[in-house]
Amino acid sequence: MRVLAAMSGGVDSAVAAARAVDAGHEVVGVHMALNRSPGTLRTGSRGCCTIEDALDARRAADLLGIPFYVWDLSEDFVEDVVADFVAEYAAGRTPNPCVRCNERIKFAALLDKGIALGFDAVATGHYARVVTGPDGRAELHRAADAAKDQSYVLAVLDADQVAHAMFPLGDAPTKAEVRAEAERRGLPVASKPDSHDICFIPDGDTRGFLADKLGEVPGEVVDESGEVLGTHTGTYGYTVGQRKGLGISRPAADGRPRYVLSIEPVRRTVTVGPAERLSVGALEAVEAVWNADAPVGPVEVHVQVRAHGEPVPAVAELTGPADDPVLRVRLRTPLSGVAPGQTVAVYRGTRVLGSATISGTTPLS
Ligand SMILES: Nc1ncnc2c1ncn2[C@@H]1O[C@H](COP(=O)(O)OP(=O)(O)OP(=O)(O)O)[C@@H](O)[C@H]1O
Repeated sequence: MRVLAAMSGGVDSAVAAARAVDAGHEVVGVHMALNRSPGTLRTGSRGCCTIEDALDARRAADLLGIPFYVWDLSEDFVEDVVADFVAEYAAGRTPNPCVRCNERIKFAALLDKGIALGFDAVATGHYARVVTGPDGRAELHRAADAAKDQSYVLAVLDADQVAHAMFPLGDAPTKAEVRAEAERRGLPVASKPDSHDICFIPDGDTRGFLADKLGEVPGEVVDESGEVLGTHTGTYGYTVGQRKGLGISRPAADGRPRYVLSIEPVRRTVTVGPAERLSVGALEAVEAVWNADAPVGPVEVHVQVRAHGEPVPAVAELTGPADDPVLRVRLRTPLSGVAPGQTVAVYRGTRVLGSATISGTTPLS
């Protein structure tokens, strides 16, 4: 197969590219410049897509003896990932930019370009597995290493995208093993630290990043009875379930901590309440994408609502018009702090069936 290896300059994608070469594929490495204004180069050692990252990726490709290119996809990234992130927060929701990036950039813009150039697959350093099912179709499964499993951020891929995806690290027993392999292979990125933050906010200050884009939009922090407990400078600084930095100027009468329960950007209101009000028994989600057959009738599944969250048993059912269905999920185990905008990934065993974007929740109490 002709494989386009997406090389971030990190250790995972370097080992993934190496394994694709070992498997006998014809591999070409590509580093995507994602996070800069076209025509400029950003330096620095943290975050993503600095000139150092591109050079690290190039050094790894050189060592593997594969051709290497840098493709500037920063316009797509800014439009499809960064602008979406800002718009979602402005609308009172909590987006996951890594999910968007996989959907729109790595397995859309990059894959499309690759297919146009005659490639068969995009290989990344994600920890997930593509398995050929009994019907011959490509199935997306969790990684062997549960601690590193990234199937959640890939649950947004459709059947065609999964069929063109390759995850050479999916069977790796642990990340430590992958690092040791990088060392053995003499890959220059073997000791590079893992990335943790949102790549386009390397200092981790999401609120500051959003304030820069959206400016001050002051409003009130209220309790469920509507009593004003404090003020804020933008609802985008809040996420359902958040406890710290609420902007409450006086403690609740019962002295217990308060959490964000809901966000209403039009009224500029953040509503807070006690922990038990965060428990969710059911949720609705829209814009469902299935790489397996879409569920017919109520089906027993497991769902996961955050990248490293626990999967919980649930009954899922698609309802409403066929061209714009709503996925209704009844949770058999309640979840806490589920925010609109988060992705709900739907699993059967280790297999990812699909995902949808949470649009509403039903509290238990
Ligand atoms: N700028 C980029 N150019 C090319 N591929 C990228 C880029 N950023 C991420 N990727 C691909 O997406 C995968 C997952 O990205 P993520 O940001 O989660 O990296 P990671 O798990 O830290 O992996 P790595 O160690 O390879 O950076 C990477 O392994 C790589 O294949």
